[in-house]
Amino acid sequence: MENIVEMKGVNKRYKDFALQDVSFSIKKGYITGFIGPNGAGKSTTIKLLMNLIKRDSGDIFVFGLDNIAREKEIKERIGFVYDESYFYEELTIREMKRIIAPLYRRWDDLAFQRYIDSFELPTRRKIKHLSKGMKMKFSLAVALSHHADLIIMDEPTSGLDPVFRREILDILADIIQDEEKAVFFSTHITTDLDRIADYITFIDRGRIVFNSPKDEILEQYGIVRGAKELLDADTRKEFIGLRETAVGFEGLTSNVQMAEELFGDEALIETPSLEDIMFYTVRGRRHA
Ligand SMILES: Nc1ncnc2c1ncn2[C@@H]1O[C@H](COP(=O)(O)OP(=O)(O)OP(=O)(O)O)[C@@H](O)[C@H]1O
Repeated sequence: MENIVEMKGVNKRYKDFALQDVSFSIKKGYITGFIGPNGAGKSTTIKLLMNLIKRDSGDIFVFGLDNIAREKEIKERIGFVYDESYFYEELTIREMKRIIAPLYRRWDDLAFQRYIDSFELPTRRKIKHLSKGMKMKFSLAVALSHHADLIIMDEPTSGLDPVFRREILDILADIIQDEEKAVFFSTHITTDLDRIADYITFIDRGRIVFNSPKDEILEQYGIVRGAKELLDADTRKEFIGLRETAVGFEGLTSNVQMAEELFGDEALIETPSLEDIMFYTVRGRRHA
């Protein structure tokens, strides 16, 4: 399977925060979701990938090319969509397009027109008068109209209503249909990833927790519920994170087979959601 992006041992230190030894890949033909709690380092990682900030050490390859030495040619092939709009607010969609189009060698005006029509965007409206969802769709239309091979998005669905969010997710799922492109996006809305992501990259406190196929993660991890009596010094060690109530407990394990052997029929073991995995992992690390 081809890696479109490879980050290897990347470090970046700020005064009160450090990305440490960050390594992960983004696979061609798949959607990779990037999750982690507030301040975990998602935006910093994306900025490093886009060479918007300087890394202290490590390597980043995009399309097999060094992301600093070959920045210009790499960026031609990336559609970058992020929260803060980089458009001129006073211009209309049509005027803005005239400025953006010449910046890309592979700009396709027909494709742009198609996306504008299918996203139902008002081309004569000023950017500042577009809703958040419309701006997001416009950014996506731009990214798709220069035939980007990699779409990178920082929280594209935050602040969007469920209808818009679904539409955006459908568009993303469409993008990877031809198996030549890849989508990488950060989000706090893990249910979006339950729905469409193939791979999950999870970061916490500047370190990658995992970068794996979603199905594999959901097979390995389990939510265990049972009576308090089942917990002792040994069984506790099996849990990444635990929540105890007056009568029982709920915990996350990354080894569901082991939990089945350990507890048998005495506990209820279920497949976790990504939110469960994130919640208990972060909680477990905070309490460690
Ligand atoms: N330029 C900077 N100088 C100093 N610290 C910074 C700078 N940029 C980010 N940070 C810090 O780095 C940490 C990670 O920030 P980052 O924006 O990457 O997190 P995030 O995972 O995207 O968070 P969120 O989900 O809240 O958007 C935070 O503690 C933030 O304050």
